[in-house]
Amino acid sequence: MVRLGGGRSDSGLLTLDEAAADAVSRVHPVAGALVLPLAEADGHVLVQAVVAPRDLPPFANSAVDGYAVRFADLTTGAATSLPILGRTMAGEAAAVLEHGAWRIFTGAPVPEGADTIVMQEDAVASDGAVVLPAGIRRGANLRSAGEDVARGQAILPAGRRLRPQDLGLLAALGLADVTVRRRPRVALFSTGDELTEPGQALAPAAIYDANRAMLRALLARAGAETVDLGILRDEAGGLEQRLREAAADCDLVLTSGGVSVGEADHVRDAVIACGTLDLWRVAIKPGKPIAIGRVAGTPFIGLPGNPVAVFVGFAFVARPLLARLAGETYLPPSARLVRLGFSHAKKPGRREFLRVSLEKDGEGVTSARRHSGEGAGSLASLAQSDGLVVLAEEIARVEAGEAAPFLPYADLF
Ligand SMILES: Nc1nc2c(c(=O)[nH]1)N[C@H]1C(S)=C(S)[C@@H](COP(=O)(O)OP(=O)(O)OC[C@H]3O[C@@H](n4cnc5c(N)ncnc54)[C@H](O)[C@@H]3O)O[C@H]1N2
Ligand code: MOO
Repeated sequence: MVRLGGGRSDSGLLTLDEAAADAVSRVHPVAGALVLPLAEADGHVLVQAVVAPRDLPPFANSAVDGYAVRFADLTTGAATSLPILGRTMAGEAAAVLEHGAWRIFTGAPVPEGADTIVMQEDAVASDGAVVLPAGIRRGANLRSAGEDVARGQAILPAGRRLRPQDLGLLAALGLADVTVRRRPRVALFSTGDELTEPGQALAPAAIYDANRAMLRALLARAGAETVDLGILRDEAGGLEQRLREAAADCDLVLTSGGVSVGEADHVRDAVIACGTLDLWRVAIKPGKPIAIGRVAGTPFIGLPGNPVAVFVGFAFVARPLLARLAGETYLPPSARLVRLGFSHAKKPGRREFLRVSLEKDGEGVTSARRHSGEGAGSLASLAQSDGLVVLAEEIARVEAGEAAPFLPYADLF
């Protein structure tokens, strides 16, 4: 596995690994389960392991169109001619085979007594008989009952976030619905006097609220149910009141903005006033001022206002924490190495995330090109790149041509 970092941080800040592990350890899976039809279950998390109620396949059947035979009826080392005694199509009841061959089609039940199927391309049929070649293997092309899944076997583990192929397996076993955990409810708001709802007129010095649109989509991909509480103004008393209300019926309160050191950055004070601030500032770039704690007993994550910091903080702190709340077995994304198409100097002690696109040169060698928008406020740099190059804490400089870990966005969410 490609190592992303884990070195020491500067100025006593927690590293990202320490901070994420600490944040995750403070929360527990939400209580409550519901039974969902398979059509609605994609992306939901299994509360318990699913045990197969029957064998799969439920009966021995043919893997090919051809002829079912008893292996014992075949001549060793020479072709065998056998009379064709009947035929079975998929969906028809199993027959009984005496001495001879039985015409059979893919998925049809194997006649009782037959133990081997010869593919029709390997056989020559004429006048009610078939000639089968030498060298047929005993048991060829026969799918035994229960060979894929045996009744009573645990087929999907508790904590599995259901994927399309899992739903296919449940359906194959005849299950019409599945018990999943209730999705975590997340109260979401943006903070800042400068923020305007997209679609409204923009006043001087105002900007549109970009973080909420991004976070709503990120939350949906993380399997959470979002309670969108809009924009909160930078006013300490109001913030505290709204945080308390949000905490009352949600499993997580998630905000962006107002967690730095500016005079209008009241979020941390509001959190302290109605709960606890367990952790503030992590040794990463961007995203350093992230705040983690509780408001009125409910877990709280305050992401910094800069959109790239929001994205990084969500990917590496909020995402694993949400997985824990959702009861999901979570594997952090694994990076792969890419060749850097640029050199870059950084401050040791912080893990740094660079937005890059992958490009192939004339010889087909892939390298990572850095986006020209470097600031933590550049949404274009996120939207116009393929993923993040991760530079570990201890690194001070990387040179063009070196290999570095890369995480495609598609693997993050
Ligand atoms: N003196 C210092 N200044 C700053 C520091 C610092 O350590 N010392 N840290 C910088 C870093 S790093 C970040 S990140 C920001 C984070 O600050 P806040 O969390 O308090 O965020 P704001 O000040 O509210 O906003 C920062 C920036 O982002 C824009 N923003 C905020 N919300 C949204 C939104 N919903 N959609 C789009 N853009 C948003 C906001 O207008 C600001 O431009 O602080 C640095 N400063
Ligand atoms: O950490 Mo700030 O998040 O660089 O923009």
